[in-house]
Amino acid sequence: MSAATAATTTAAAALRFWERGRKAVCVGRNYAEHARELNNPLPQEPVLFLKPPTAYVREQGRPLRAPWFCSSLHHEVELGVVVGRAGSCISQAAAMEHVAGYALCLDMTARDTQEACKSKGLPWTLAKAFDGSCPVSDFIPKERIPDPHDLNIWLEVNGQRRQDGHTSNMIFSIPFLINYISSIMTLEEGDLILTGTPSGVAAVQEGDELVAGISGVVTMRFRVAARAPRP
Ligand SMILES: O=C([O-])CC(=O)C(=O)O
Ligand SMILES: [Mg+2]
Repeated sequence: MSAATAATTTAAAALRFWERGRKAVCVGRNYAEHARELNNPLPQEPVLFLKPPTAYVREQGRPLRAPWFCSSLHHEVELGVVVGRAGSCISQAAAMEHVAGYALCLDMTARDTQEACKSKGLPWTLAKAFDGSCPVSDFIPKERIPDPHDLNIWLEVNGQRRQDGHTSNMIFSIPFLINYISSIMTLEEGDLILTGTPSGVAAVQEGDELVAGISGVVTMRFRVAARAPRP
C-alpha cells in the first residue's frame, strides 16, 4: 500500500470510529494479575467476546449506568486499537499496517451477571454488551503512540487510583491479537479491539466520578448515574 493510501485510510478511521456502526472485539484475561484476581486460569489462547456499536458512549454524552438486571457494575480500563484497513487472516508481520490509531476504553461489566453466566456455562453477552457498556475516548492517531506496548493505563474513582497497569504486561501482543482475531472474523475499518484490563477492577456506585488515562496521551471522565429501571 502506498503512503498516500495509508494516510487516507488513517484519516477516514479517525472520523468518529464510534459512529461508524462497527463492532468492538474484546479480549479477556490478557493480564495475568487480572486473571488471578477473578480466580480465572491463564488463557492458552485469547478469550474473545463482542460488544455492538450501541455499546459506545462518549465523554460528553450520557452518563454510565448499570443495566436493569445488574447490581454490580465493574470498571475495566483498557487500551483500544482502532482498525484502519480491513483484512482477514492478517499476518503478525503486517498487523500494525492495519492499525489507524488507538482509544482509551472502559469495558464496563455486569460482574454479577457474568458470574451467573460463567457458572451456567452461558455466553457473556448480557454482562458485556449492554447499551453504554463501552465508554471511549477521542481517537488517538497512531503517530501519537510510537509503542503501544509501552503505555501506562490507569483509572481513578472519586480521585482514588483503582487501576494502574502497563501494556507491556499483556499476555498476547497487539500483532498476535490482530492475527488471531482476523483468522476468525474479518476486521473492518473502524472496528475497535479492546486489549484486556489490568488488575484492580471493582464496582462503581451511583454518583461516582471515573477518570481514566493513558499517561502523557489522554484522559477522560465519566459520571455514574442510577441503574436503569426494569422496562
Ligand atoms: O471480564 C473479564 O474478566 C474479562 C475481561 O474483559 C478482561 O480481562 O478484560
Ligand atoms: Mg475487559
